Amino acid sequence: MSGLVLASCSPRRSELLHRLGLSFRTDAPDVDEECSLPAPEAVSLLSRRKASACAVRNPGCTILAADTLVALEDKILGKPADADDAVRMLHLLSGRSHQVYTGVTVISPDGQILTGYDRTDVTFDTISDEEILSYVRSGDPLDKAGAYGLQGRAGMWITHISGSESSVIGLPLYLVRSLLTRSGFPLVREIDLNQTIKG
Ligand SMILES: Cc1cn([C@H]2C[C@H](O)[C@@H](COP(=O)(O)OP(=O)(O)OP(=O)(O)O)O2)c(=O)[nH]c1=O
Repeated sequence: MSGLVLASCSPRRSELLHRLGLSFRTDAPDVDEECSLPAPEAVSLLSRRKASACAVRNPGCTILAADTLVALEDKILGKPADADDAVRMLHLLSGRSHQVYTGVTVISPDGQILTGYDRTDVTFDTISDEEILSYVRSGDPLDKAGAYGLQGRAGMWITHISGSESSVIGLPLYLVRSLLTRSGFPLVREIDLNQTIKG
């Protein structure tokens, strides 16, 4: 086997990677996402866990994995457990700034492991109870860290973002470029090749 494998079932991560013009497969192993470390260490460790589990199943491939968490002071917000939890998280985020951490790991075909993380600061306007309930009813927040998707309706609540938008959505593209390049992955050649195949 060879090529690039994205160890993720997130449609947003696939979409972001497609934007680069790369060809890849997805293979998302089930991993334990429980972790009590601070957010930067947690996203790094969890992205490494995902990548390592995927590497075992895809020898000879370059593996890419990521993990995203939201941090608000000393609280870490992953995906909400249910609708009530999503309402609780959105109330916490309303009218305040928080940090989004995304860890990325690349494993090269020879087993070299490279990990990095991005921190992006996001500020929310005050959101009304009516807006929160309507948004949660839409179902959009349930599969997203912090119970919101910047790329969807929640984008209209964001007054300020300092950092990488693609990182908030789940895959910091600048970090993907840097880690893939450092791992020896021929990024430009692969993009050119994919464009040629697509005609
Ligand atoms: C904050 C935020 C998160 N998210 C998403 C990105 C991630 O998909 C998700 C966080 O959960 P993750 O556990 O990082 O990823 P995942 O379970 O969706 O996918 P996989 O583990 O298979 O790679 O939240 C957004 O799409 N938009 C946002 O604005």
